[in-house]
Amino acid sequence: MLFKGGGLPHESLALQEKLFGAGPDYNFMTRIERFKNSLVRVQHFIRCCARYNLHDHADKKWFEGVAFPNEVSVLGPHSGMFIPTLKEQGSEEQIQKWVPQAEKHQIMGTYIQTELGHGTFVRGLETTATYDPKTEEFILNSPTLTSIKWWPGGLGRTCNFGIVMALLYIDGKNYGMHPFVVQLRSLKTHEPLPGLTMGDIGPKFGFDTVDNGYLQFNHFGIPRENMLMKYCQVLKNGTYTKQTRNPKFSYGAMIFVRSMVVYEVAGQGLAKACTIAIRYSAIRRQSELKKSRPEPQILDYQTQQYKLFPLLALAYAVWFTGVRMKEIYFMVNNEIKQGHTERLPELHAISSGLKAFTTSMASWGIERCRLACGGHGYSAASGLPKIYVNATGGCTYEGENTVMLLQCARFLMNIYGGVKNGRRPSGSVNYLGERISSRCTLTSEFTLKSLADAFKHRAARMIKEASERLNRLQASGNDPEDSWNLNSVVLTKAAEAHCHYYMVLVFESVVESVEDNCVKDILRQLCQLLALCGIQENSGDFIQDGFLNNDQLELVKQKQLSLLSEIRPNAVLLVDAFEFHDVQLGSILGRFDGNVYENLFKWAKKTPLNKPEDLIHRLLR
Ligand SMILES: CCCCCCCC/C=C\CCCCCCCCCCCCCC(=O)SCCNC(=O)CCNC(=O)[C@H](O)C(C)(C)COP(=O)(O)OP(=O)(O)OC[C@H]1O[C@@H](n2cnc3c(N)ncnc32)[C@H](O)[C@@H]1OP(=O)(O)O
Ligand SMILES: Cc1cc2nc3c(=O)[nH]c(=O)nc-3n(C[C@H](O)[C@H](O)[C@H](O)COP(=O)(O)OP(=O)(O)OC[C@H]3O[C@@H](n4cnc5c(N)ncnc54)[C@H](O)[C@@H]3O)c2cc1C
Repeated sequence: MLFKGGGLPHESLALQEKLFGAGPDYNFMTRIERFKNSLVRVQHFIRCCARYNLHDHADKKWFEGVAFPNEVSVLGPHSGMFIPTLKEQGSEEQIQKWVPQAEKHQIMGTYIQTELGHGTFVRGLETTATYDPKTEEFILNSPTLTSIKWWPGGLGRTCNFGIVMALLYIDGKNYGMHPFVVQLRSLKTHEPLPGLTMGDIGPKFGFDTVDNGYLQFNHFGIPRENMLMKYCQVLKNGTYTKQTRNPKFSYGAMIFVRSMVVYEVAGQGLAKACTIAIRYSAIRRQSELKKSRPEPQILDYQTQQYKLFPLLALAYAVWFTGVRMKEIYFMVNNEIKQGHTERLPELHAISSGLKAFTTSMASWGIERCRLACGGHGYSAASGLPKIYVNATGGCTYEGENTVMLLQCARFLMNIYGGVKNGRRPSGSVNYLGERISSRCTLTSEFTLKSLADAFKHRAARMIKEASERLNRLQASGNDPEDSWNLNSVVLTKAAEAHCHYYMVLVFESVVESVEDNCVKDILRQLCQLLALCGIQENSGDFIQDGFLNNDQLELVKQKQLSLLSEIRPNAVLLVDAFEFHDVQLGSILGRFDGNVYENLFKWAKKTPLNKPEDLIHRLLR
């Protein structure tokens, strides 16, 4: 059980539910039908949670994977952001007041931060919460067009509560962004409360099952007790107090979701796409390899293996990295709760960097899987379009990827600067304190250690060069901000190199921990392929300073090609090992029983365009 842990019983339970296992085909629905269908599932899911006593987050997640395959429901923002923010930023009293209701779904909430004019630049948000000591209320207001809240999931039609991020003003003084619990809709009529203008923002690239919404405040009053007050308080008379704290604690919800996205979005999305493309490539036969012989499975073409096996290796790598990212999140978050905040900057950097690196890689990888399925990959029956639009959203939400890489780079620059001044780094950046060998130890054996060392060398060199370039830009008269901008492409590449090394290192450590020799050998091959493809695709980075030479690059290429043949016999088993049920894949091409053609034909016959009473039929007659 390399992957599942305790998940299977909950998946089986969910699959027994008729409404989840089989239902109307998502591909034949309009957007409104998709949204309504998702709401029906949400309600059924809530009933199931009560019936099966599902309280634990992890248990619910297994259930959700079946109930909402490859889509985010309105429960995503509720359980992924609303409840965690209440728990992390609320006082004990506030937690007691709202969390039980939220967990029983008596109130449904979302996280309301982004505005029409600003998403990335949180300090540029304009919504105000002005304290009035006479009424002991905060007055929420949207002073400009650009301050209208825009994008929050579930805001459009569903949620009756939200955590609104707004600038706190007391006596004309701006205290910065703070979280406020706001009731949005009547609990009786579900109508928006007076003073609020709200609705859905319209059709999107994907996310049809979520009503991302807008919200405009017109001097809307909320009780003083509704500011989340774990770290900062506003007393009745308007006195502002705060515990000694890092002001970035109010960004905690974002760190949580970024940390989860690596596994939940990038890891799952890419693993599903690989499952579909590799299973289908074992079913599909095309052309001739040898004259007068049966047409081969397309998976036997080396070029097909070259497209898919590196992605399979990447899927395993992202999956393992996602599991590690979750562990780190919970570990550091526990430390923070006990007052030890030293590792917050590292957590912010690694979660930002990995969220960006893995969602970009997964998004690119899912599209490559689609291309590898030829014509049928372009059909919605492949399931790949739905997986893609869901996963690629992860490149933008929760911090746009370039911006997240720059946050990671900022931390790397700080650490590298510290090392220059004699400080010893630790954790994910401890290698920046090591003396990095300039001699490449790669031989035709390609041990995992030597491969990881190559990535370490690349990351350390690129970070060093980015730092030196930054200093040079400043020394030649640019101010620090312009120097940063003029160096930002180099900085994002340094951050990517750091994340790439981290991912290779995680994969290596998983392989080393496996006891079964057979499994270990197969995983070692995948890890080698991941690393060798990384070297080849970024070969410039490895030869630029003479670390790798042409002969070694040739060896890399040879080994990569021989690994394709070595992995081929296990390829289908390696995707079966992810243990996705057909319901979770939502793909005719990726069906477990391989019965692709018969089901494609059945599916096409059901498409609404074939209905005889259709208007089109009348127009064409
Ligand atoms: C055991 C298993 C159990 C499993 C249980 C699992 C439960 C799982 C349940 C749910 C999981 C859900 C996951 C799946 C989700 C899928 C559904 C998703 C649905 C979609 C949701 C999308 C929601 C959103 O998008 S909400 C909006 C998000 N918005 C953003 O992300 C905005 C991005 N911008 C920013 O974050 C910031 O503005 C910024 C970082 C770009 C800049 O901020 P700033 O200007 O204030 O900072 P500076 O650049 O000036 O830096 C100053 C200083 O601060 C440091 N810093 C910045 N941010 C942070 C931070 N967050 N934390 C700590 N420190 C931070 C920065 O590094 C600087 O430090 P210096 O030391 O250099 O000064
Ligand atoms: C599907 C989806 C769901 C969402 N759900 C929610 C939600 O529930 N709640 C919520 O509050 N928000 C939500 N959002 C909003 C989301 O968090 C923001 O869209 C995201 O943070 C990006 O911000 P932006 O739109 O302002 O992008 P922009 O910042 O406008 O990005 C545009 C371009 O500008 C570049 N750029 C911007 N700043 C910099 C910089 N400093 N340096 C270099 N380049 C820069 C970016 O790299 C990008 O190429 C959601 C968005 C999506 C797509």
